[in-house]
Amino acid sequence: MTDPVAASQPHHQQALDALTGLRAVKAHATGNDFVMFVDPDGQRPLNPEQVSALCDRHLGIGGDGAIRAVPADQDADGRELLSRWESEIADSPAHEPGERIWFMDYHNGDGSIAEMCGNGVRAFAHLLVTQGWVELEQGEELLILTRAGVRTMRKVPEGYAVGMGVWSFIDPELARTEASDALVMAAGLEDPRPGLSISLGNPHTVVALPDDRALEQLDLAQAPTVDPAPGNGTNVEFVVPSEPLVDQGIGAVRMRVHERGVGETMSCGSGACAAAAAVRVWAAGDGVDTWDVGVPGGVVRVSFLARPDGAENVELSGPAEIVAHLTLA
Ligand SMILES: N[C@@H](CCC[C@H](N)C(=O)O)C(=O)O
Repeated sequence: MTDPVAASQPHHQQALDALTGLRAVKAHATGNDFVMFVDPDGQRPLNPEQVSALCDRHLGIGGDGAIRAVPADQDADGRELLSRWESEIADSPAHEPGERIWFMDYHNGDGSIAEMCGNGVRAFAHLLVTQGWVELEQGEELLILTRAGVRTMRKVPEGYAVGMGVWSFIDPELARTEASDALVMAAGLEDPRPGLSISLGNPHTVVALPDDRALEQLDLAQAPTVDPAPGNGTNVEFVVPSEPLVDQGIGAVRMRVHERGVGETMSCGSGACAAAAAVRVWAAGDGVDTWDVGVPGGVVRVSFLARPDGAENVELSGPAEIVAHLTLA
């Protein structure tokens, strides 16, 4: 029988050889880590083998995902997204006519593509700002194109705040008051628990646990099972209540996450937004609009803003750091 590890090594090396000379950074946002690079002329599209080789923690650089920053008009997917979101871009106060729009070409560590990454998009903005590709003063907004649509970014004291758009139930038939639409089982749970499936452009299923002990007992080395599973798979967030900042009206939860296409990660920004949205549904509109979500890699803040049509915009804020500049050998 073929040894899968031995068999994968030449394959990984071949994939990395094709990237020789690539200048990249290793970045993280609350411990959700990425291999990132700027591709100003759209000459370095990534294939799934290259992504999984780059993200391999032993044979590559290591990361939960890989992110390529490319001007949208220099990339086939970027051009398709530019035309799909044309009117939203034109109407955005964050965009000047003729200004370059950057596309976040996000890949999960296993080589699959995801629509959105809330931590990644903060790291993405930080890369563009620190390398001088964009200027972003406090108070200004930067428009970024993602596979989930147009997102706006601001610099804030704790790092960056990104407008994540509107959250929605994955099942459009689900009423605002319904507590669950799936059963979730994971190692460390005694019985399957109800989960609520929420979209932030990418899919999430959020599960409430009774206490910290239950959260700590989970073994997320294996993917949880979700029944019924959303068609394209799902990220699964487990949440428990945490100490709120009562005087400031800020709610708090702790969360662990198993990410689609990655495994357990130290943080998931879109997952934190989904977790806070689910908790608000379960709390039946108790009026708390801002939530601190504690993850193994730190804390991110999630805020909800009601829109005239009854939907809610979500903003995610938190830090982003670049830890190394490197050139692929
Ligand atoms: N870590 C991300 C989410 C990345 C994508 C996810 N694994 C998916 O497949 O949807 C975040 O911070 O949002």
